[in-house]
Amino acid sequence: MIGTSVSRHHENFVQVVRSYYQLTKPRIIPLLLITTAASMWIAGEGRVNPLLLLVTLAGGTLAAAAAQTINCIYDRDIDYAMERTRHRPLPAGKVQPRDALIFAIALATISFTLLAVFANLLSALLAMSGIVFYVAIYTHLLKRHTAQNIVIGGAAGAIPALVGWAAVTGTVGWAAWVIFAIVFLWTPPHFWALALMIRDDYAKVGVPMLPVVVGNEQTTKQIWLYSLILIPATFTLIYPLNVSGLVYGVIAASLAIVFIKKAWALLQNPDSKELAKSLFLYSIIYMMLLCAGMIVDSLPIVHNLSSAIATSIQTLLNS
Ligand code: HEM
Ligand SMILES: CC(C)=CCC/C(C)=C/CC/C(C)=C/COP(=O)(O)OP(=O)(O)O
Repeated sequence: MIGTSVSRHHENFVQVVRSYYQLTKPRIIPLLLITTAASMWIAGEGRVNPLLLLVTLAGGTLAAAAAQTINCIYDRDIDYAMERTRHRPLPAGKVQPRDALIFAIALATISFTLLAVFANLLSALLAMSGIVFYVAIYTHLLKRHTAQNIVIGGAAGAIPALVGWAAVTGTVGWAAWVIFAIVFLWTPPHFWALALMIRDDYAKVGVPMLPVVVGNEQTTKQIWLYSLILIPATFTLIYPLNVSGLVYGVIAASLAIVFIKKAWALLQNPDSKELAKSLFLYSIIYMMLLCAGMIVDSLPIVHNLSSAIATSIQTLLNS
């Protein structure tokens, strides 16, 4: 009897923990952290204090988790109506909105304290501004009201790059704004590719995502346009900023070719859900590897080696 009741308690506990974990939309967070880490490595010129890295990534995780939890509370009505989101903890009735709000406030408070005490105030304030921007500007003001929702709202997802830079330097440098711009310009192709796949779901709940409002053809044109601006933006870290070198350049160029190919294929065939899915999945790999490229390139040994190679090539060309 007692054994059964203990194991039932244990099962309930595991389910509650799982529900709160799901509220934070955990699968998106690692990519946000990779952009933060890339920014930290470039800011630290290849050397980052491991403890500061840990604290900043933990603070970033908690802030993003708080933001997503509040988004889940706000959007629980449309989440209930959409196939993809119906099983989230709030629409499924597994967590009460009031408890979710307390959870989000706790996450945000710990995040702010962690960053303010162990990194600095600017990084803590930037993380909090990420939550406010995502909740107030994207979720409340834009998501249900304009087809440009994710263009402007996408700035929230770019803020972790600023948090990382601020944690290392106490300021926000030019390169941080470039990484911000890269994530900002990447977001429309990333999200609209997905929106092309699940357009009907958004239409059903009246969320004016671009494909719902202007159709597939116009959306793929916009994806193409943002892709064309994104690629040159990734190279500004090399010129004029000169914070990344040859290794990053080769990685960024290789990744760009595939991105452009996939965006072009979709432009030629706007109704293909398969091509849209392919671009969506690739957009995630693209951002992951691009940031990994920034990190590897910044490491002193790689940076010095690639500078030496670049100088030799230049000498060879001049002779
Ligand atoms: C306004 C901006 C954005 C919107 C509206 C958006 C929307 C979405 C949606 C709806 C999904 C599908 C998730 C699901 O099936 O539950 C998704 C997946 C994903 N997003 Fe975004 N996203 C945005 C920006 C970002 C940013 C800035 C990042 C990170 C840098 C990111 C990383 C990811 C990742 C890693 C996935 C795949 C998650 C999985 O494995 O299911 N997204 N996004
Ligand atoms: C520094 C800091 C805390 C920044 C916060 C950044 C953040 C949480 C970005 C998330 C972007 C994102 C995945 C939006 C999905 O929105 P959606 O509500 O349209 O997705 P859904 O349709 O799956 O609910």
